Amino acid sequence: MEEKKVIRKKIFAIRQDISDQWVQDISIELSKHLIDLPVFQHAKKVMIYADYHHEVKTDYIIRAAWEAGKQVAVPKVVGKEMVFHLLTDFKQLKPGYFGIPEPVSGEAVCWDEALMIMPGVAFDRKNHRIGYGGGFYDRYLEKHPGLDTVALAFDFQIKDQVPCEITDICPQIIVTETETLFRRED
Ligand SMILES: Nc1nc2c(c(=O)[nH]1)N(C=O)[C@@H](CNc1ccc(C(=O)N[C@@H](CCC(=O)O)C(=O)O)cc1)CN2
Ligand SMILES: Nc1ncnc2c1ncn2[C@@H]1O[C@H](COP(=O)(O)OP(=O)(O)OP(=O)(O)O)[C@@H](O)[C@H]1O
Repeated sequence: MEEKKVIRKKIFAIRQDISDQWVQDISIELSKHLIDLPVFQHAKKVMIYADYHHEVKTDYIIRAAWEAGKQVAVPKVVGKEMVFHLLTDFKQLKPGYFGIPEPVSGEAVCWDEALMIMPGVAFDRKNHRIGYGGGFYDRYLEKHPGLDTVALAFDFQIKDQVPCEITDICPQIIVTETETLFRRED
């Protein structure tokens, strides 16, 4: 199996090559699949990342959540942890940790029941996930085990197998532009 850092390098190379237009179009297609899921429809609170560097874009989902009357919160890195802040306007986001858009205002929230929409670098069909390597989501989800978890990925981010460590937390669902992968309990 390829090592995490090799996989990250390959995915970053692809992410650099794709056009802004492609990312925009495919992100909207994929967002519509997410919005149709019962777990999104039923959620009253949505925790979601603010995308950067050709991750799946999340603005369409955030707008859909606001329009449906849901509360939305986005993460800010503080030391080794993420703190989620209520987002009511995109103007609250400014480049922060590694240039990632982060909230500069908005009440900090700590929700135990909500839908967590996660980013990731690569996944496999057992819903194993690798991110940038900070362990931020693994640590957060360990402390908030009641959250529903959905990850967003383009098809090119789904590999045959990605390495998995004991502390890695696998999203319950992964949504791509062509498939929705449900984690099997085993
Ligand atoms: N949009 C978004 N926000 C997010 C995350 C994410 O994956 N995506 N995170 C998920 O954890 C957290 C931030 N985690 C991060 C962890 C490490 C690096 C980092 O080391 N970046 C370097 C090197 C990347 C590399 O090439 O390995 C960089 O961007 O230059 C960035 C973010 C919280 N917010
Ligand atoms: N629950 C945890 N408690 C303490 N340390 C953890 C926990 N989960 C992960 N870590 C540590 O965080 C570091 C990075 O983990 P990993 O490579 O899995 O990050 P990642 O999932 O790719 O990143 P991210 O979640 O930020 O997108 C590892 O050294 C790992 O041991």
